[in-house]
Amino acid sequence: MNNPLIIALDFSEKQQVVDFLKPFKDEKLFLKVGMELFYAEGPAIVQFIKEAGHEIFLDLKLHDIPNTVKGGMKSLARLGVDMVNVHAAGGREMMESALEGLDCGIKAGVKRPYCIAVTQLTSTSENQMQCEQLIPVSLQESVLHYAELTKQAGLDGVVCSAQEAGLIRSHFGKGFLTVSPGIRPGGNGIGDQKRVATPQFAREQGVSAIVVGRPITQAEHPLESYLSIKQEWEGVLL
Ligand SMILES: O=C(O)c1cc(=O)[nH]c(=O)n1[C@@H]1O[C@H](COP(=O)(O)O)[C@@H](O)[C@H]1O
Repeated sequence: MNNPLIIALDFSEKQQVVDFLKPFKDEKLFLKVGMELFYAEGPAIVQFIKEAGHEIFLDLKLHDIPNTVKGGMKSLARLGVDMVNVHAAGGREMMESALEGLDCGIKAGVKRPYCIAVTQLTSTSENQMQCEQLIPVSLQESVLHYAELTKQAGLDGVVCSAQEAGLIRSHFGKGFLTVSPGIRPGGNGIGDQKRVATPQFAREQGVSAIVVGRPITQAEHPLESYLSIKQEWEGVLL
């Protein structure tokens, strides 16, 4: 994977995607379709984005019993997306079943999508994790533990904040993907995120891919915002 900047298309209908993409007509993008858009528009939205030539991270964060996740992934594999995810909290057996489902569903000759696992959501603080999930370790230890389970299950990497990415990379090497949302250029507009980082910090930590939603989709000029975040992420001198 070539260190993409993945844009989170957190929209409620296809027309918003069409309008959003208009200024990007010269860009080949990596786009994230999440539950809001997918639940509203179904597999047709994936087809539409693929036909426009973009890569797709289908972010549905599967978390259920192993048999159900296997079946879910079998169906998702047929959509031909580039990346899917699960919650590592579902456990090692569930994650192994996710991979089995993908392998069963994939069309012959097609590359299996990257399958990654969410460790601790970037909207979770250490205090929330300890008090609400009753996990009595530091947030970094919890993320590292989930990353270890994910690795053992044979998945391609994890979703974590850039704040934990360096630690994960030092344990598992750069072949194990770290995909980091919670990206806030200049640290602004944090919203519901708790563990945030700038694109530059993410790059310095060796993050494999950043996921950026509102700083681009809600910007007054989304293309300009995208290009400026991409420059910072890629380390191009501004
Ligand atoms: O799996 C994800 O993509 C994800 C995991 C996580 O821990 N935190 C997180 O924010 N995300 C997603 O990343 C995107 C971040 O969006 P913004 O906060 O608007 O940049 C959203 O679409 C979230 O669903």
